[in-house]
Amino acid sequence: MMNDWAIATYGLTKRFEGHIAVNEIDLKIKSGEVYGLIGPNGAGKTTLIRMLAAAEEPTKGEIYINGDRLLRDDSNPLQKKRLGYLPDDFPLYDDLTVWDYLEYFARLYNLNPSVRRRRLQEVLELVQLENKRKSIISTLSRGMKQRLSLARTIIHEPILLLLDEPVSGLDPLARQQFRQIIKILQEAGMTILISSHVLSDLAELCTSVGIMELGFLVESASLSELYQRLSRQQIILGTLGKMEILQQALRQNAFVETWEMMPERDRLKVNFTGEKQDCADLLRSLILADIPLTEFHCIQEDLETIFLKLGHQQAS
Ligand SMILES: Nc1ncnc2c1ncn2[C@@H]1O[C@H](COP(=O)(O)OP(=O)(O)OP(=O)(O)O)[C@@H](O)[C@H]1O
Repeated sequence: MMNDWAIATYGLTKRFEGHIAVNEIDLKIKSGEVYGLIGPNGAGKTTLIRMLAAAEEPTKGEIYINGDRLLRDDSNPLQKKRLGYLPDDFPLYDDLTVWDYLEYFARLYNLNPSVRRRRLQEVLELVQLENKRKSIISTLSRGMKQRLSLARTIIHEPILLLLDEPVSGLDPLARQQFRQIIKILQEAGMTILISSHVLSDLAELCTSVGIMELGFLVESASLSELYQRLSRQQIILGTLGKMEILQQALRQNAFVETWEMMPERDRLKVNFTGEKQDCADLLRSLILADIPLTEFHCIQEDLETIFLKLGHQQAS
């Protein structure tokens, strides 16, 4: 059912003068998800988001927002109210105060005066700019300006947010502040699509991830599914004894695939195909073999590694 999806596209395509920027994309995003759209420069992320925000006319294909067809005419004004779009080149009016800037947009959305006041206070609190309400925008830091842009994007209480590279150019602290705000918005029930070419920005935030390459959506899945499908179990092992003896014992375990020596030379990173019980069995067997272990630590390959593998698969 189309209604189950906050966003659903069918064969969505954008062609610019013979060049295809977005190619036959069937994107599905459930309500309440934080969906990370990842891809290198020029992959088509901005073009896709602009079409979802009704800022760009698709060459072909259809877009449904909460089950309603998105068209770039005035046939469905409710849809505009449901959407909040933060473009990558966000415009700010440097000479205005923070309050006047937000009020200007609240008026554009026809919020009546009492709602406007309440809403301005709410969003300023959310983006932690209450104490800057009288400041001129040109005096704000880049991180504050980006939070102000986000405040403007949600002033009309949309239920779907489209954020195009919102953290690019921000320092680690500003990125973290931005992520915290996104988490609050998700908890409030918003569906959020957020693009980046920096995976680590998204790994902590997203519930699902899509990867774009050369206009195609080459992967789209929940994070848990990706972990399950692609992330290998690894075990870090340390010993006080001879490495060869540990390696000999590892060779006898059917779930040990390969290993690599860690830089400290007294530790190994083992690629392991078994389940939790098999890890426990390996640990028991090493102890029974009298190997003086200093460390036995199970980890999962992180998202960065998974995506590098995926990129490699796509390229090969
Ligand atoms: N208005 C336009 N006219 C012609 N070509 C365009 C236009 N907009 C985008 N393109 C081209 O479409 C392709 C996809 O661009 P897009 O900006 O959507 O990618 P992106 O993944 O957002 O990249 P980035 O990470 O650099 O922002 C690029 O080759 C770009 O040059």
